Amino acid sequence: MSATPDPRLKAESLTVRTLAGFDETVRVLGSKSYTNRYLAIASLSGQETVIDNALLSDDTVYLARAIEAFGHVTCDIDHATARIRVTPTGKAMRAPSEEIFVGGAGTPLRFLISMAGHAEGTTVITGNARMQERPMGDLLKALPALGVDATAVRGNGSPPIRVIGGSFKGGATSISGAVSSQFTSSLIINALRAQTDTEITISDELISKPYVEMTLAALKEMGVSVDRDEYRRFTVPAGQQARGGQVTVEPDASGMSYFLAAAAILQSRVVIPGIGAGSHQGDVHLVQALERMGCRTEVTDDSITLTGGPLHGIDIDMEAMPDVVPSLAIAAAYAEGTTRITNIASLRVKECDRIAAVTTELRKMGIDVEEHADAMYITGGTPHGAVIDTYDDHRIAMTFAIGGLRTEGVVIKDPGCVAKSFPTFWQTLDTLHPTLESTK
Ligand SMILES: O=C(O)C1=C[C@@H](OP(=O)(O)O)[C@@H](O)[C@H](O)C1
Ligand SMILES: C=C(OP(=O)(O)O)C(=O)O
Repeated sequence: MSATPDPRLKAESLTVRTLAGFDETVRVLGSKSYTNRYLAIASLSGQETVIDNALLSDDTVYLARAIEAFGHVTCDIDHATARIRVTPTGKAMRAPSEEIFVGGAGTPLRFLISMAGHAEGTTVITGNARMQERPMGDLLKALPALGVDATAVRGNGSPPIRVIGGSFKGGATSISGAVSSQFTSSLIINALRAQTDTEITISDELISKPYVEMTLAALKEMGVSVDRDEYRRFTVPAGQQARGGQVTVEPDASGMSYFLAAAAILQSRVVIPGIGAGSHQGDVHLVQALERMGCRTEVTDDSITLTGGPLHGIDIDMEAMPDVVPSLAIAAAYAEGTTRITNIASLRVKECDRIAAVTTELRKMGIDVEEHADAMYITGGTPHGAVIDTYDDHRIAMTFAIGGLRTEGVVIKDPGCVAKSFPTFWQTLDTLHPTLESTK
């Protein structure tokens, strides 16, 4: 994949060309979630670490630069090989004098709040306008018991967040898992450098559980073990050191979802290499959801193949795979009958309110959507073209681009927002050469 930025990322809007069908192998970039985790763990390990097939996107580059600001490591990014080398400088972690800014990168910001607990001095971390609305309160409440004073500068539970650090000693804390799993992952990862054992009790129900599995898997791969009582309690024994060396990031399951949805609605075939049955990424399970809707799938140890068929609506609880809800929603728009997607309240506090955004934009295309506080009921039909607002949300842009492969006249505004997680998305979309005659 080219390391040259796609000029379309600067366009005001893009009109998507329709395709009659395709039969392609599509390579997607490395996982955003694993790249964030390896970066954070490597930086706390004190060992040189090489991260191969790293995702190099807005979010992960923000995290790498923010980590460097603490002075204890450098993160050298090689765009040509998709490699990040994290090298200790031998200096202690210190709060940077400048505010840390991470744009719209939610996971990085949440990881950095706990990380700043290790850095002597006062760190202020913030992001873009939407980031300044996203919830951090549960994490702020959990950190004092571990020795870290973290507060919202404006007292509203959202960034900017001020952390008085150098004091992450460990101990026992409890945290709500109801709003985001990223808080729990942040505590588990950063407990790696605590002076004593760290015991994290989930005070209610943890959402987005596969992401915590990914946290544990990344730590395990780097030689760190975490004791657990299912999803109720996680204990990170003190005195462990993550090994450095080399790790390879698997392809991003959320990024893959757009190409699965494309094959589903175009009754086409797609093969995604490099990811398969053993993946801890919860978004891989979109495959089974699309199978239930009428697709044929084959999942091996290291590839996923999906062949689209006539689609029909299903009822599905998507609490464990929030990021691929828009991808399923676009498939639902072309399915016969109603798809009821439930248990997705967390979508309201992502890069935008994704329940509202998907509802509004599907309705613009003539699709009937019933919007609920934590659910969407989508009745499939014959969508028509529309100018799609993307709300500075990569997943809204990529989702509706897929609709544009099947429906004439879909225009995606602000196509550059895909750079948050998939800067080569438009180039990857170009690789779906029509095997039949293009309709345009
Ligand atoms: O830990 C992670 O890497 C992520 C966790 C999820 O967030 P929530 O736990 O807030 O649902 C997901 O939406 C996000 O894109 C990435
Ligand atoms: C919700 C997302 O990311 P984050 O929370 O890391 O901003 C996402 O990538 O869909």
